[in-house]
Amino acid sequence: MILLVDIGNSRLKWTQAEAGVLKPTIFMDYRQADFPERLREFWLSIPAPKQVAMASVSENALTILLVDMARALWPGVELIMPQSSQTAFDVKNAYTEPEKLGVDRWLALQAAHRYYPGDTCVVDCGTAITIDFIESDGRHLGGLISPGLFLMKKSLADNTAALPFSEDQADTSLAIVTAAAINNGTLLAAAGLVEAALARQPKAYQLVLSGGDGDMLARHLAVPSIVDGGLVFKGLLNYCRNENAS
Ligand SMILES: Nc1ncnc2c1ncn2[C@@H]1O[C@H](COP(=O)(O)OP(=O)(O)O)[C@@H](O)[C@H]1O
Ligand SMILES: CC(C)(COP(=O)(O)O)[C@@H](O)C(=O)NCCC(=O)O
Ligand SMILES: [K+]
Repeated sequence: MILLVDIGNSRLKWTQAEAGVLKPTIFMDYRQADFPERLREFWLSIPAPKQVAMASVSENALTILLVDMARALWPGVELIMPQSSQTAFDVKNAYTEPEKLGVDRWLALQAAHRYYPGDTCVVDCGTAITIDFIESDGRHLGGLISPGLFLMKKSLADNTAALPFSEDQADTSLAIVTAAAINNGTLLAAAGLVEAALARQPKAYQLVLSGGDGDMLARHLAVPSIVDGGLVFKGLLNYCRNENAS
């Protein structure tokens, strides 16, 4: 078994890979006081992994906590922590400083190139919305970063006197009450961003969505998309030896 860990700016996601097949993802809020305790209990209940592969765009302290926990639970376990680089698995990073591209974006691009071959636009709708374009030959063209839906709504609530934070259902219609106006406006901002990014390219790209708001965004886009919440995990698996071994 290989333990795969994706540490975003909002949540920790982890899963187990057996013979290359991913189990359901466990999502955890790492800001909860009892998070280390709960994670340790979870990890005590699973078979000892041969390898632990981690991707983190969050604080170092959290990564260190997880590395220490894995080492304490499974002494001698092999830890794999990929970093963004110029090229990997036939994907060429477009960034002028390749190591500065978020490793979650880098791994998602590698997974997209492998599992969704062709000209592809990869959108991760998490804390931030990231949009990356990759050509069928593995050439990354670059990307875009915007606040995610939660951050858009939070910044309105935090910086205005009259606007509340609301988590009601959103759609892209015109609203007649404040909460819906915020929910729908921010959802349309995200949908419009993705649609505009695609429309401004000189040719068509297939769209692959991931992240906590990926499903919701997919339902409100005017263009077809594939939702795959496991892109970072699939990218991590590339870096693991004996990917197919149990
Ligand atoms: N149960 C949930 N808990 C937290 N965020 C959620 C949940 N369901 C949907 N979301 C949305 O998903 C976003 C986080 O997505 P995620 O992919 O986990 O982010 P990150 O990779 O940045 O940690 C939040 O900003 C929020 O809008
Ligand atoms: C853009 C991000 C904050 C997205 O993180 P996430 O929303 O997945 O938590 C992360 O990929 C990151 O820190 N990137 C480094 C800067 C860059 O990619 O240009
Ligand atoms: K993201």
